[in-house]
Amino acid sequence: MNDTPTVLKKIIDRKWQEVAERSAHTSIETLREQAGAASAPRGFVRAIEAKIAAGQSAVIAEVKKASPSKGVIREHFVPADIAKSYEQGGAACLSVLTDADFFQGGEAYLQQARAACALPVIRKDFIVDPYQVVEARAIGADCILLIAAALDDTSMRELNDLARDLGMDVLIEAHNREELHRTLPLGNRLLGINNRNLHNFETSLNNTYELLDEIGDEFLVVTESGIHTPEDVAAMRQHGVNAFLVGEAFMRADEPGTELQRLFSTQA
Ligand SMILES: O=C(O)c1ccccc1NCC(=O)[C@H](O)[C@H](O)COP(=O)(O)O
Repeated sequence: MNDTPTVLKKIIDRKWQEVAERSAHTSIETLREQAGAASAPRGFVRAIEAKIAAGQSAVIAEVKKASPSKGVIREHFVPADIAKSYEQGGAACLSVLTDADFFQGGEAYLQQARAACALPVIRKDFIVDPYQVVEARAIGADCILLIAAALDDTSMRELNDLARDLGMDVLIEAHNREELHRTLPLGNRLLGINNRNLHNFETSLNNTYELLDEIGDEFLVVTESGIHTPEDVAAMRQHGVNAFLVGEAFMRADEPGTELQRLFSTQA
């Protein structure tokens, strides 16, 4: 048996430390006050639904400097400029990595990106504790990501409920059938299918296709990771998937919003 901790396990362990360090510095009560004073949520699900209702793909465009699987992806990294470029390119929403240790992200990047445009923003991080949910709203996030692989059922429900109470939307992410069956009973509208296995980084678009027939029409499926070409987009759309979370393909381009238009200009 291989007992080497996977990257996901290392990230989660670090997140528990981060919560302890941050709450020793700033209490959750203080964060709640900041969340109460934060700019109103922008409607993440609403923005996705509006694109789809208009017959377009809904693109959640990611602001990501680096990742564990790819190392540094974008050297010249100015979140405000990237956000404006994505908005001009027709993105529905932004996804901003706030994890510092593994993705070279940060809370300030989310604030800068959100301030530079009118798009709703998801805090892309590894949320394990209510502290991080309140922190997300305090920094202005409109939505949070919850990863089934990182949470037990009780925590997933508790964190989902807290985010909704704070006015945020939630993207719940599953990678396999077991995780999917744990997320469906939450009845959350947005359901992410990650094509990347977060333990070993294997990425296959077939992952979305294979799980789709288990998901009812009441859910809005977002396919995540590994979308690189107009052909990938067309194949997803032929399977009835109209919402996409894309990072690397955009981040490697000089002008991320232009690359977004290139990938998504041909509608199936
Ligand atoms: O991307 C990684 O290396 C990674 C490792 C461990 C946990 C999460 C990881 N990535 C997060 C994501 O799922 C992607 O940032 C997102 O879906 C966009 O994927 P891509 O378009 O392939 O950059």
